[in-house]
Amino acid sequence: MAFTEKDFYAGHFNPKDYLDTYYTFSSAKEHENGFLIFYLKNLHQAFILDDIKGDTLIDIGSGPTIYQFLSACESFGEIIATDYCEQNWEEMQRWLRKEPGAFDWSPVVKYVCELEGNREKWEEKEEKVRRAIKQILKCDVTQPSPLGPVSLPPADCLLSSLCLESACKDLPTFRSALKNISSLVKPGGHLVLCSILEETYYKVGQQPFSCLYLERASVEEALKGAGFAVKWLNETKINLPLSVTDAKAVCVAVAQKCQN
Ligand SMILES: C[S@@+](CC[C@H](N)C(=O)[O-])C[C@H]1O[C@@H](n2cnc3c(N)ncnc32)[C@H](O)[C@@H]1O
Repeated sequence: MAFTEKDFYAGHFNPKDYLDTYYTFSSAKEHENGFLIFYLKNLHQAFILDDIKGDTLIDIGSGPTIYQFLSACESFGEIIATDYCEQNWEEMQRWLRKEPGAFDWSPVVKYVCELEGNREKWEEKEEKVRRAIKQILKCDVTQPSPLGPVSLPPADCLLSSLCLESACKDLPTFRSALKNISSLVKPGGHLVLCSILEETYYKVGQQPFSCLYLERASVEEALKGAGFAVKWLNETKINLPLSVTDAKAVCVAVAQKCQN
């Protein structure tokens, strides 16, 4: 399908449809939740077991989701969320402010608390995430300065899930987007990148969006080309209905920005 660029996202990406389709968490939806469970376990591995920590973390292309912060908030006191689309900032704000109609993340939060060995602490975890998210900023990964005029001190860690393959029309653009975002992290700092593999489209409600077809090797090469050393990369097959997406696998890579 034709590439759906950032302004198409601004006009057509419906955060509520997106959350309902991909983040409604229940044991009855084990197949659909496969990618989310894999991401949550790998984020737990990175931020809790591997102890990636520091002061600030910038999340690139956050969309309306907060699952990616559930382990990270134990290791970073200051989290900056970013996205190209205003409707996604608003949806995230609704959850941060506990407004009526906010998405219910509690089943996902409970699952992560269980991974950490304390399912009972889920309300404390929600508050910790709310406290950690200090700003939501506009971001465009296709620009050399992705945060535009906003200048931040280089972060200790970058996180990004499912954004670059949505935002980039081809592999050269994907490689340069990785270089663009690498300017936001310190030398020696980490990048945790959650990607979807072998996908050409996904649907949000009835609206299809294009996805850059990625293979594990192209992710690894692009990371190296952008000046990162890959510490580990885990991949698993997924099984979502074709009515929603043709994705075949997902992966999580942990990489460290080289000193020079
Ligand atoms: C598939 S969603 C991923 C959202 C979330 N990170 C997740 O894990 O579910 C892709 C996100 O990329 C954002 N996006 C699209 N083009 C972008 C660009 N050029 N720069 C930054 N974000 C962009 C969209 O607004 C959308 O929120």
